[in-house]
Amino acid sequence: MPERLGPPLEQPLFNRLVIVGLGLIGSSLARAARHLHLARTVVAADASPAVRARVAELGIVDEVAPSVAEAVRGADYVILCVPVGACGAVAAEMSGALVPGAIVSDVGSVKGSVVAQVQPHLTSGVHFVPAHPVAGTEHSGPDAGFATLFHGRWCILTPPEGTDPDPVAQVRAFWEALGSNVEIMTPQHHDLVLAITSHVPHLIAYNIVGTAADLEEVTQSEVIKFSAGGFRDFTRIAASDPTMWRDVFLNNKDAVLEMLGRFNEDLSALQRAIRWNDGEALFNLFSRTRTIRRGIIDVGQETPEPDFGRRKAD
Ligand SMILES: NC(=O)c1ccc[n+]([C@@H]2O[C@H](COP(=O)([O-])OP(=O)(O)OC[C@H]3O[C@@H](n4cnc5c(N)ncnc54)[C@H](O)[C@@H]3O)[C@@H](O)[C@H]2O)c1
Ligand SMILES: O=C(O)C(=O)C[C@]1(C(=O)O)C=C[C@@H](O)C=C1
Repeated sequence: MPERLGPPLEQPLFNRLVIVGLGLIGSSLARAARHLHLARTVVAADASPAVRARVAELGIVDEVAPSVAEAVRGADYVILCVPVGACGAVAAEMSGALVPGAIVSDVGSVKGSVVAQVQPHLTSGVHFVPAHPVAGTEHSGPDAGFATLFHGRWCILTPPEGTDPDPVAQVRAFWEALGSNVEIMTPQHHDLVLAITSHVPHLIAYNIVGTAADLEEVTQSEVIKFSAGGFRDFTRIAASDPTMWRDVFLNNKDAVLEMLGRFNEDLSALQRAIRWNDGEALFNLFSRTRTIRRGIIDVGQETPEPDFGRRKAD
């Protein structure tokens, strides 16, 4: 059992929780929800027959439904855990089967585009409370999930203007039960902040690993040979799921391009400092960033390494 999760709730928060997409995030939610008894029944839906079969084999949900529409029938809480580009299609599939009072949420890394894709499909009386757990790994699929993934991490809720406060409070209670710290902001603000703290860093990692691989011939394979240090950290991030990240960049285009513009300006300033031997500029920046890193560790926000050994026992 995951040692950092609390005891199961005596009274579950939901009756029928449906998780659509049982990859890293969806399967982690299923494991944690089952362990903590956050819902009476946990139901899985996934477009991939191989994933559905594997989820049944792992025994991490109560039911594996044959389709999204069948899964959400009678559900009081549905969480979309699919790539952000697929959220509109899933919302269309389930819209006719949702009952008034049901809460729909998601875990997408982009919020503005998900709200725009999902909201038009929701019938009256169905509440939409978008969410983004700022927790993950470079792995994907149902075997990669683990119940403690969200413990001690942020979960950002971005309810559209006019959302009923009760469903927002219920979604907050769900994430708090998983051990997350919940913060509320607008979808637009979320997308700007995450562009610089998550999306651009992934783009930089994809780019540097790609460039190094292209240079491999010139450096005679030294890229691989000497990749034990900083470069190795980039390769971890650059191993992240291609579908997920393609969708992130295509769905948060404006914010990413704006942050990239700023990033390029600052990179040019560093380039100039190196060219003109401006050691003071380099030293000042490196000192500032070292302080920032130490501050992050002090407040306990450093990414914990997932314990894949323990995961199998969840
Ligand atoms: N991986 C991370 O670090 C991380 C962190 C936070 C949030 N997120 C967000 O969580 C979501 C899921 O990411 P993941 O890492 O769990 O991905 P994943 O690739 O591990 O899993 C996605 C699952 O969705 C299923 N799927 C895809 N299209 C579908 C459709 N139309 N209908 C039903 N099922 C469908 C796939 O078969 C797969 O099982 C994404 O929106 C991502 O932005 C990811
Ligand atoms: O630790 C990692 O592997 C991650 O990339 C996790 C990370 C992040 O950028 O922090 C990636 C995307 C998500 O939307 C949230 C979390």
